[in-house]
Amino acid sequence: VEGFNVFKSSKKALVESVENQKDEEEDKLSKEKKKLNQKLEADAILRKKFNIHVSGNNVASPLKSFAELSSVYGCESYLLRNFAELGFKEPTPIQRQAIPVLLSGRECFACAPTGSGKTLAFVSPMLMKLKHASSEGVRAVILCPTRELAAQTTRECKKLAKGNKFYIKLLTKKLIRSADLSKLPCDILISTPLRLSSAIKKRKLNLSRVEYLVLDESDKLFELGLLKQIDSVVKACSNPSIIRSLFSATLPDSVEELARTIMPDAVRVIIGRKNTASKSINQKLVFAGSEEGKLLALRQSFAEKLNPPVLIFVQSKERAKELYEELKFDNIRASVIHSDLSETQRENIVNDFRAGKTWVLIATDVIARGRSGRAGRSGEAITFYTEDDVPFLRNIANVMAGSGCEVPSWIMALRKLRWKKHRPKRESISTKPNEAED
Ligand SMILES: Nc1ncnc2c1ncn2[C@@H]1O[C@H](COP(=O)(O)OP(=O)(O)OP(=O)(O)O)[C@@H](O)[C@H]1O
Repeated sequence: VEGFNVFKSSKKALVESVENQKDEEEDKLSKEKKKLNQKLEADAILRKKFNIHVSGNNVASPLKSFAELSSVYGCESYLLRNFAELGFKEPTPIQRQAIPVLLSGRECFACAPTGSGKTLAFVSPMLMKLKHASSEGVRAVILCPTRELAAQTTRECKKLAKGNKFYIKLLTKKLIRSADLSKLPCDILISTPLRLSSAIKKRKLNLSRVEYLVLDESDKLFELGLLKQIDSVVKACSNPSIIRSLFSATLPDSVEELARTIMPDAVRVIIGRKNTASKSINQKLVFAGSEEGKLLALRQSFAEKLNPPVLIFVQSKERAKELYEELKFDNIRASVIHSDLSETQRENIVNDFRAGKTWVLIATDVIARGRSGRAGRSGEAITFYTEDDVPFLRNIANVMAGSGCEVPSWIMALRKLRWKKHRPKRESISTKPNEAED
């Protein structure tokens, strides 16, 4: 009987201890669930505050401050020191979300207005993950649509990496010709797709250890018809654990669909709306009777108020040259940049514009990308249009509306056209008699 009693009491004790264990587990589970819900709620509040929209599962929490890079992610002191030296007190919205996503090892489509700090958003996690310089070959690649932007991104990268001896290289024609790239110490390589794909073709580069691939201004990259070159770079970066990301001011559906074929699980991070101009721009539409009327209206607006720096985007390099010929004697310190100029000439023109030696820079849209004075940061954007341009106004209406600009309803009612396919043939801007007619 004692045995049974003992057995019974031990059985009872066993049952009780199993029940207690179950209660404890349930208690632990509900505490964890409560903690997770609190975290999700805090994330949602922070994202709402900074107009951050994410899609994808298990998205990392947005940064509350730069200090979290150290307290949560263990970043080295040189990085926060550089932020402080550069006067960066708080992360911008895109940095708050894209940095944790990339640090968590996820691929990312990041879309934020121009001037919103995307460069720091992709360079910081790269530096944190690479940790220090190594002689193991290229471990990160940044692709930019133009040589100017590649040069500018290289400068930014070096500023952020100061204090840590990373080998950060801009791929120039000279470097491809001169160095045996396979022996060149290089942790982070910055290039245009054309340059990098030609170096790959010449078997001068081994990208099999690349851990990070960033496509900056990806909307432009895909628009420039560089798909073949981009594809060769993506294929050469064969490291299975590579983390790829797209950064740009707009994320057209066509680009996202294409990118998803190689990055199916990428997290999408959008600041504001998908294709939004920066809120800090006042946008205006001005009707001009003809191409010459545009020139008159432009001169008129300069006569009323010339507030340098001024960027003028035109459709082609021919129009850029024509407009420059018209404005160069107008005492407005005009200059022009186009792809017929050498890299040095273009760099000098940009530096003069940034230094305020020239006030008005005429550029085609492709070349102008990468100008830190780009329309995305300017105070006012004026679009001059004629009857022939009316069908295309719908394409910019969304961006204007997104930046808070009043867009007439008749424009919103227009059908959207695919700009590239229908690029309008324009009359010459020039008011000079055509040599052929002389
Ligand atoms: N956290 C920050 N706080 C303040 N300024 C910042 C911060 N991050 C970057 N900047 C500054 O903001 C400016 C724009 O940064 P950046 O060029 O990276 O913008 P972007 O979004 O890449 O623009 P774009 O689309 O034109 O390339 C730069 O002068 C940069 O130094």
